[in-house]
Amino acid sequence: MDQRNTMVRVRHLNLYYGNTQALSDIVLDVPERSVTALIGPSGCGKSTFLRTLNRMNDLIDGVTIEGEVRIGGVDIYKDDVDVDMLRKSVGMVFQAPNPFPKSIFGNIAYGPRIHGIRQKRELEHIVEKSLRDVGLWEEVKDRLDDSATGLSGGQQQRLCIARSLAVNPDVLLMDEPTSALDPISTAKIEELVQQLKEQYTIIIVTHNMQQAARISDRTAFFLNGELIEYNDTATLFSNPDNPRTEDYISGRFG
Ligand SMILES: Nc1ncnc2c1ncn2[C@@H]1O[C@H](COP(=O)(O)OP(=O)(O)OP(=O)(O)O)[C@@H](O)[C@H]1O
Repeated sequence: MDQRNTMVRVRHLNLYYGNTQALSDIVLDVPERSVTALIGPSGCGKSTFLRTLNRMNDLIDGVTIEGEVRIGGVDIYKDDVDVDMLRKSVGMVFQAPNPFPKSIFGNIAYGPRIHGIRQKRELEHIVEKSLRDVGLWEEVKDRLDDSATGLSGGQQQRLCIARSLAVNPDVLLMDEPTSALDPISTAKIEELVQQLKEQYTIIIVTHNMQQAARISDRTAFFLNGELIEYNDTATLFSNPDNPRTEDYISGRFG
């Protein structure tokens, strides 16, 4: 691997929905300040895996998880882990933009307020910085009190990214963040991901192999709940080790 520290370290991770195993013996290390793409056919476990990284699967009844996940060195499945703090350090952005039915300001200030920031000036500073980080400040600075739901889909998705950034995470999980967006909005998010990796560790599920090839440093190929191949993106797409990876990226299935 490269010289950077490992931000996410997964060892022998198994996940079951009831009796059905959805992830089998996943082992992977994600370096800090990089973009990792998760690819594979529908139902192979990409979203399930992503959700194990901030314990979103805890919310689903009947889920059993074995193995170890460390984020920034912390074993996130230990009993004494504060799940709210974990989700602060591991933010998540979903397929369809999901702004709260609040103002633009209120959306971004929501997380910092929950974590105890009350001073208006500090909140204003965080809101401006977060919106600047996603390239939205100039577009919305004169209407911060307007409802976030009045923004375009692409703007809403950048707002949701800004909302995650406002609580200063280490890791940003993105589950097909552009699948509901038009090509121009998609290009903006892809550009943004490239900028954000200077500060954050980004893990992104995508159905779009061109997108994975464009924006990720490393790619993980999943099939039937197994991690088949995990390599730097250029190698995985040009010279895969595993014949099943080759079949998938050359469009033979999926
Ligand atoms: N809440 C759940 N309860 C039971 N089974 C589930 C649940 N969520 C996912 N599964 C199953 O786990 C497997 C992996 O699903 P997952 O959504 O992680 O795949 P995916 O690769 O993200 O798929 P897609 O690309 O279609 O989003 C599938 O067989 C799915 O049906």
